[in-house]
Amino acid sequence: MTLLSIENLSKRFSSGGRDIAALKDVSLTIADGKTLGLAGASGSGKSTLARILMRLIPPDAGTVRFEDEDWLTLSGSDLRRRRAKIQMVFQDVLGAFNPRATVASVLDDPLRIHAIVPKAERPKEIAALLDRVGLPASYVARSIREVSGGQRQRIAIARAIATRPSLIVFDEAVSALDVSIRGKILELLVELQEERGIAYLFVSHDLAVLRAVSHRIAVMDAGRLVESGPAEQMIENPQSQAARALIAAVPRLVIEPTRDSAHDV
Ligand SMILES: Nc1ncnc2c1ncn2[C@@H]1O[C@H](COP(=O)(O)OP(=O)(O)OP(=O)(O)O)[C@@H](O)[C@H]1O
Repeated sequence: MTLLSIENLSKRFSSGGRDIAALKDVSLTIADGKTLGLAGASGSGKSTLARILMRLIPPDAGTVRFEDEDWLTLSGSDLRRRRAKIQMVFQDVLGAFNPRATVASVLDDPLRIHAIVPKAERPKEIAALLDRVGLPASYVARSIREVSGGQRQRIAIARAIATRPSLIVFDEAVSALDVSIRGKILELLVELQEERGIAYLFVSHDLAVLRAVSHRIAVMDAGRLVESGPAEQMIENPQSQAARALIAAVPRLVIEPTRDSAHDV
């Protein structure tokens, strides 16, 4: 079943007297419980697409259907009610959260705002969320700046799953992490998806990362979607120059196992 369907999305920016077409007529779909990897060089329009989906900026043209609703025209209480269903994890978690906030308050906010569980049950829910992302319950008292980059990313994941979303958008969410920590976080994300049926839009310039998590991969180049298909097929038989350039940037890509072969999905 299609969870999200983007049609003919376009967005221009003007900056310093220049007119930039950040997105040109982009269409794509994401299936329930599956991962679409969105690849592309810096400036190709990936973050613009993610920001439009999160309703942070409006597009100039195009439509987004999410869970059979016209997502971009939802407003007021309808939008507030539905917002919980799409969550986002950024690269820069420290920038996204107040660094002095405690882990408890970072996780309590979404539970309270979206009334996920009754107030009396929130501490138990927070402990369960921390446990699910591999952190001890004692972390509730720490501030965001006191925890390591990998732990912070686990907290961001706990916060994202707190509202029981059907889609999580990851924007370069593991790019800043060391390779070994990155691998563990990607494993956690694959597990969470299989357990909870959450769909992912995984934005990255790194095809090795996308290969580990994606069922399908779409490639952007200068605002256009130039290629999309099953992850394995895209990597073994790229059709576009943009895809070939991304593959050439990851020398070990062709011999590493894919999600499809490793998890049989
Ligand atoms: N607020 C803005 N004002 C002006 N130009 C912008 C703005 N946001 C994005 N752009 C431009 O739009 C184009 C697409 O940017 P976008 O950030 O979507 O690309 P990206 O693929 O996510 O790149 P990166 O991987 O570097 O984040 C770029 O040329 C960028 O400079």
